[in-house]
Amino acid sequence: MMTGSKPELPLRRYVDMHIIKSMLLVGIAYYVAALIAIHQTITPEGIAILWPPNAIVLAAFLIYPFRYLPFIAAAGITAELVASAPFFPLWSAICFALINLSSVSLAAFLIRRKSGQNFNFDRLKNGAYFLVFGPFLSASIAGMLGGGVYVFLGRTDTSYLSLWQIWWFGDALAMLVLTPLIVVLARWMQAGFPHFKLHFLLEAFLLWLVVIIIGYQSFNIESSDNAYLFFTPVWLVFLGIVAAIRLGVAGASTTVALITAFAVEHLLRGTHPLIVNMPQNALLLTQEYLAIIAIVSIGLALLIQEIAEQRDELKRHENALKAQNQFLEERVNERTLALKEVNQALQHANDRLAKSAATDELTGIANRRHFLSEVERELQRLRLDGQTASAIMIDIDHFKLVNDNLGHDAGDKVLRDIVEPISQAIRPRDLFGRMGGEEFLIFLSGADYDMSNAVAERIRLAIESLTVNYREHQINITASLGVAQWDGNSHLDELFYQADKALYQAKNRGRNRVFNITNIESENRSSRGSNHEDHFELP
Ligand SMILES: Nc1nc2c(ncn2[C@@H]2O[C@H](COP(=O)(O)OP(=O)(O)OP(=O)(O)O)[C@@H](O)[C@H]2O)c(=O)[nH]1
Repeated sequence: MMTGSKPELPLRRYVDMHIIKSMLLVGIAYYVAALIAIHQTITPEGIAILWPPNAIVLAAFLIYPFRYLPFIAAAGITAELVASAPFFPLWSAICFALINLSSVSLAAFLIRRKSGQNFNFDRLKNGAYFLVFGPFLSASIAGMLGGGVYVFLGRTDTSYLSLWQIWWFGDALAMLVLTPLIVVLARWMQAGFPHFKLHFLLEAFLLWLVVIIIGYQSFNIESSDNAYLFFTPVWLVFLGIVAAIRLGVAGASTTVALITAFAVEHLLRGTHPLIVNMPQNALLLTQEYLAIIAIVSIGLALLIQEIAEQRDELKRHENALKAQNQFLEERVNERTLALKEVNQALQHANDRLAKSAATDELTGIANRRHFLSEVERELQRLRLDGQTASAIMIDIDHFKLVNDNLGHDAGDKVLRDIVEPISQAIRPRDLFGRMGGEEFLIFLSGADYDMSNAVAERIRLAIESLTVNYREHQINITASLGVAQWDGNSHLDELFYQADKALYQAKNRGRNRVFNITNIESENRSSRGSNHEDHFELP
């Protein structure tokens, strides 16, 4: 396919440069480590006290993706051959290379299978798998086979078992010291060095300075025999623990590596306390001593890291829970507020409903039911107080004519407009309601005969002088009013019956007049309007 980009080199299509880089890195590291081990850690029998190349390959096997591994193995084998060839016959060099690489491959396979593909020393479980499959299983198998090759080489009088053990411990020790260090640093680098703090480095340097001072004193028995009584290698165990607590897995591994370097160096120089006190077992005891420091320090660092991570996770959960609680609380508050608003709306609706249940829809004054219940309540109060009261029944005269001539809407307008002058003619505390049709009732508390007649007359006049404007029409109306005086005891039905009777009289006697049932004579006084013609004017 033609593209505008640079043509791809044919080699690149088949070779991944990252893999080449990893091969070079591992190959060179393996070779250098093998040379250092051969030159610096070989016992008089020719066996390395510490064999770091396997630790390096194991770290690479744990860090790199799966498809890199065969290439890294090839690089390791090549480096091993190049490093061993000058010292061993070719067949044995090949054997050593195959033993080392196959044992490390086995360890890497098992560790990755158990711990997942992105292995790191970040879980105690991962550390345990590493310890079992690496230093214990893979290194012991390598030692078993390697010891055999040594026996075949015939260069030493050391027993097969001792050879096996020395090889095993040398491999295992290097794995314990170097593999965690490389893996942790590589993963840290891959993540872009998060959580780096300068004081961490200062603390590390300070600790390592102490390790160097104590290491020099405790492994160098010639330097001061008296000092040995105080400076023993046991102190370094304590420093390994301090490194684990303060510096984590990487710091603990580095500290252990430093202690190991001192121990091996002084062992080979012959100044190590164990060489002086127990020469026949010095090598194995030193390896065991170092292995214990490594396992304790790195294991403790892992444990602390795991606890810290679990604490962080707990904190994260706690925060998430808090956030969720807050969210829930807010939701509850929102809901409560909404509920409050709904309740208020409901209350308003109820109020409106109660008001509309008590109100006459057309005129807006009290309807029959509400009016009667109010009067009932008022009568009870008046009975107790021994006060007087009266009722006025109002009926519009010839109202039917308005409806018939101008329509029902005109009648409604009259009914609405009549309310205002009537309300003006009474006191605010007087009860005023529409009984239905064109009939209204008024209840006057505390009103005696004269007063109720006066009010009724005031109402009659107000209605008489009212002009209702309806479209282009001006409507004038009159009303007849029946007044009844409450006897201080009777039921309201009786009172209104009397008022109705009086109204009937008012109608009968010519309309547009007030008639008081209690005194038939009052008719003469209150019928000033009786001269008026009953009239209905249409413009
Ligand atoms: N527009 C309107 N008319 C109503 C309403 N309620 C009752 N009416 C009418 O009021 C009229 C009452 O007529 P009538 O009982 O004969 O009384 P009237 O014509 O006023 O005659 P008198 O009372 O004898 O003077 C009827 O035509 C009813 O239809 C209402 O709410 N609106």
